[in-house]
Amino acid sequence: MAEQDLPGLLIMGIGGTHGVQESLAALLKKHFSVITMKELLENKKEVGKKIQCIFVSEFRPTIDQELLESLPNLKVIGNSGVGVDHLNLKMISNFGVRVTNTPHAVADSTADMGMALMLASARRLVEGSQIAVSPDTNYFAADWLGVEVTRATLGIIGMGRIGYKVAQRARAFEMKILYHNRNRRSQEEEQAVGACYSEMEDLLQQSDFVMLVVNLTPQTEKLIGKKELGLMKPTATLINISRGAVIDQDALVEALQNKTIKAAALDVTYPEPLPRNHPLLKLNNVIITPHIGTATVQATHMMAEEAIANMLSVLNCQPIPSEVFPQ
Ligand SMILES: O=CC(=O)O
Repeated sequence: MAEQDLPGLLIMGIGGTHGVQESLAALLKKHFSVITMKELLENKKEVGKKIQCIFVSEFRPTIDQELLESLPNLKVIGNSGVGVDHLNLKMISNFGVRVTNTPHAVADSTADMGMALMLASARRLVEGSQIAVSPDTNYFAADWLGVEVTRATLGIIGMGRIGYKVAQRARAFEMKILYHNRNRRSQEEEQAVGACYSEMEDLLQQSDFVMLVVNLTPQTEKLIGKKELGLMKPTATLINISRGAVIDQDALVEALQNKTIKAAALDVTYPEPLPRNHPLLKLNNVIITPHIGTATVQATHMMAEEAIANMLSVLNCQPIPSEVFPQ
């Protein structure tokens, strides 16, 4: 099909940080006539009419009423990534526009990130790295011993696709795995990774590492607050690879300052990035990474491929592999 006959697709958020933009754009151009935000803004009336899809390539572009009103033929927003808490699903659906996400593409890279944070915190990797490059060469590892992940207890909160992948990895570390989820997994699935279903309270009390892998919804906002942190062991570490707002951050700062828990390792915060004077940035028992759970070459490509398949299904009136709905 000639380029001008392909369905118009607006890219939002590209030009970011992953270093694969060119190849990503090339992938999209095989199926769509790709339109940038700049091109839309230059000629809203004409260009707006051509756009049938929006591809969201990074986390937080603004898709508001005004933008939707300027795109009369928009049919689908293909979100790259699983979390859609940055999109107003109800408002979008009122325009008759579908929203899709990419739960398959993100699972491995995000689970890897959870393991990386757990290991980094347990073995004090960031501190170790800072010591290794500091001018002071007179250091003793015995002064900053880590703990072993092997055979420790891991509590996974949220046992969807990513949580399950974390469990698969943790099994290789001979960890005792507890999990809490809205829906209990089947016996076969539990046995395959050696995971035991647990009530939240028991999980928090027993785990050496608590990993958050839930979607952010009104039900999970501030799921971990003062009370939950108070149930955790003083030797436990909290790891968050979901969304920052799942934790009451003020309560977390207090728990870390008072050593109610030992440490935290966070790929996500609220807001992102944190203001530079935020107390979390001043604590040495915290590791923070800049929301890079899916920032791999492989995941970025797979997300684009999954989003393309989703968007084409909508345009071709076929069953949509991964659609998300307003609650
Ligand atoms: O944060 C990453 C995602 O939502 O996939």
